[in-house]
Amino acid sequence: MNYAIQVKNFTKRFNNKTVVNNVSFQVKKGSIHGFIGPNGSGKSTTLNALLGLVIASSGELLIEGKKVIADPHFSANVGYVPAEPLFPRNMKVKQFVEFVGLLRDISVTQYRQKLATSSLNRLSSQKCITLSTGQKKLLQLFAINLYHPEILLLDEPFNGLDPTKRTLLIRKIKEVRDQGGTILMSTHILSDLQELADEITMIKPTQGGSQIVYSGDKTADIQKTYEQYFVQGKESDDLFA
Ligand SMILES: Nc1ncnc2c1ncn2[C@@H]1O[C@H](COP(=O)(O)OP(=O)(O)OP(=O)(O)O)[C@@H](O)[C@H]1O
Repeated sequence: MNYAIQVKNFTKRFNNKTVVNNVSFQVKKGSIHGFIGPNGSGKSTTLNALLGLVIASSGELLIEGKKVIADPHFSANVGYVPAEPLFPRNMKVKQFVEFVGLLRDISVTQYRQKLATSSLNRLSSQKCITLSTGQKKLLQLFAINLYHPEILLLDEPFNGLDPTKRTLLIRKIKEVRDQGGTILMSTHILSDLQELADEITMIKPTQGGSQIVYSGDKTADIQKTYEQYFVQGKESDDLFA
């Protein structure tokens, strides 16, 4: 089997507290894979480990067969949109695009032309930190679209997007997959995954750190599967009771 992403026995401890415990799953090349779990279950931690931003306490993470830490080229083909994009305090939209262009070897003419025809162009002199949540997401997505990576790690990609942009992003994600790309995305919006995903992985917090409870083909009713694992069990709490 040709896997774009492999997570093998990944464990992460922060300050001696095990957050993710011995987690393993794979993402097939050319698929859309949904990563699902309650708040605080370790989805972002796992995505960050796949980017080398979080160092595994034990286990291995591989992108296209390369260990993410050992091989510095592992991220050349990876695009990432964080759940909450952060930017340097004074960086303007235009400068962010230039920065990505520089990092990814994109010609100045090419990214300037793309920015000029993008809806972000009117914001090009604005500081990134002053953008709305949705605009920050769009800027990150725009940057990815500049270099067309074959693997996308998307953390809550639809957060903050208006309905039109959301539809466009859904179309884009399908297009990337249909061209052979691979998408691993975390989301709490299960209806999106029902429409988009080929496979899903569900991660569940337990006392000794989160563990995978399901990984495989998308089920016929993801919402129902989720409820079986998380709502009817002890996961439901009285937060809003
Ligand atoms: N740098 C850190 N130091 C200490 N604890 C951390 C750190 N990063 C994450 N955690 C803890 O790890 C756990 C998992 O967090 P993570 O953000 O990965 O969850 P998540 O599944 O992405 O949650 P959500 O759906 O709410 O975004 C949380 O309990 C969080 O407090």
